[in-house]
Amino acid sequence: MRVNEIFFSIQGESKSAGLPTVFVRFTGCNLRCAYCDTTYSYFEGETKTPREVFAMIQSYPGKRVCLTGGEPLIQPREEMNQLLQMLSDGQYEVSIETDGSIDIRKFPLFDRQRFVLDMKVPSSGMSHKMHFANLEAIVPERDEVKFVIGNRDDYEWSVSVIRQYQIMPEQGYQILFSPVFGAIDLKTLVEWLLEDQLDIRFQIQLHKIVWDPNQRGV
Ligand SMILES: C[S@@+](CC[C@H](N)C(=O)[O-])C[C@H]1O[C@@H](n2cnc3c(N)ncnc32)[C@H](O)[C@@H]1O
Ligand SMILES: Nc1nc2[nH]cc(C(=O)O)c2c(=O)[nH]1
Ligand code: SF4
Ligand SMILES: [Mg+2]
Repeated sequence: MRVNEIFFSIQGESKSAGLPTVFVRFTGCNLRCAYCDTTYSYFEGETKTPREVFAMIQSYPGKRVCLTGGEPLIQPREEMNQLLQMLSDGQYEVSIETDGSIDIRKFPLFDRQRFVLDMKVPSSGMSHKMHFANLEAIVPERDEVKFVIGNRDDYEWSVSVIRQYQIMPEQGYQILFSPVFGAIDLKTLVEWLLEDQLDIRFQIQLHKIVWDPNQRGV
């Protein structure tokens, strides 16, 4: 597997936001979102075995891990599944940030493991790459579906995807709407959600408020 960075921080996104977490950022991505804040992970990194990655995770405090990138699910599948097995054996709680283009059914999860599935909206330029069948594979209560929104068009696209695939919060699906950092007035996005009476979690990237938004490793 190729690893760009491993660090200990607070989870800045998702429903675990605010909790201490070890991050493993894998190298390489199959998409090129217009707004991507992690372009440095596309090529830079070192090759490591799943056991080496696991040992590094163990050297940090806590039992919470976020696998991200780049795109974590383009790492060799066998190795990723080995790492997930080791994390499960070690009683870690794991979230996997994935970009919506990879078939998540190829990665059977263990207990305490979940996907945060980012469905790429039109302004990312990557909507056409989405594997919509993932929306039938996600497990309500366990997984989260995230839409990172830059404008009204993105918002309407996201709401229509939720309705079309029946992943309504009322059915136990956990939906997150987050702003593209700096691209949209936060109040505007919140007001759209309230006007439409959607039971969706509004979420901002906490680490970009705590630290310099361009700082790596936080
Ligand atoms: C860097 S990506 C890595 C994982 C995976 N490739 C993905 O896109 O989900 C992690 C998360 O950061 C979000 N992200 C990247 N750039 C962002 C930005 N400028 N503003 C808000 N969120 C951003 C992505 O949408 C994604 O949900
Ligand atoms: N603190 C912090 N929380 C995060 N949650 C998801 C991240 C990511 O880049 O995937 C991230 C990140 O880069 N930093
Ligand atoms: S999929 Fe994730 S890592 Fe890849 S370009 Fe998009 S935001 Fe960046
Ligand atoms: Mg990030």
